[in-house]
Amino acid sequence: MSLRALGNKLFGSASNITMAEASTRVKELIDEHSTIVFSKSYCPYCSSTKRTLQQLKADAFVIELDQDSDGSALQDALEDLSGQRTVPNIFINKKHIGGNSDLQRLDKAGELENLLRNAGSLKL
Ligand SMILES: N[C@@H](CCC(=O)N[C@@H](CS)C(=O)NCC(=O)O)C(=O)O
Repeated sequence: MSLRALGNKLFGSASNITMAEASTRVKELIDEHSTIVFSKSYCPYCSSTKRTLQQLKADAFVIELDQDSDGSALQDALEDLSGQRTVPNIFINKKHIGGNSDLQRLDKAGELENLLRNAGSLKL
């Protein structure tokens, strides 16, 4: 299992961060991780993306927005940054890839592995 997951489970507590703070956190996460998936734990499109990345043995960082106390603010910030509100919202090498359909298209075209390799997200 090379996917790493993050989700600060807090029970019923609302987010207190501002839009500017959420935006900063999203940018930091994208900068810190060569491959990052903003996901929701129950989302079937996210499961498909995570499965594909696992099959390729990619070192991808996954943040489950529905399990993060600031998830809703982060989703707003992601929409602002990428123009995409849906999850999965995928970035490789700081580049916005899109959602699951975009990732699957890249995989079928044989381009995903190279993107991951160039990002340093593949070990071999
Ligand atoms: N075509 C998109 C579909 C993604 C999608 O519809 N995701 C749902 C969750 S399963 C979503 O983001 N709904 C809005 C939300 O959760 O705020 C893809 O391939 O990624």
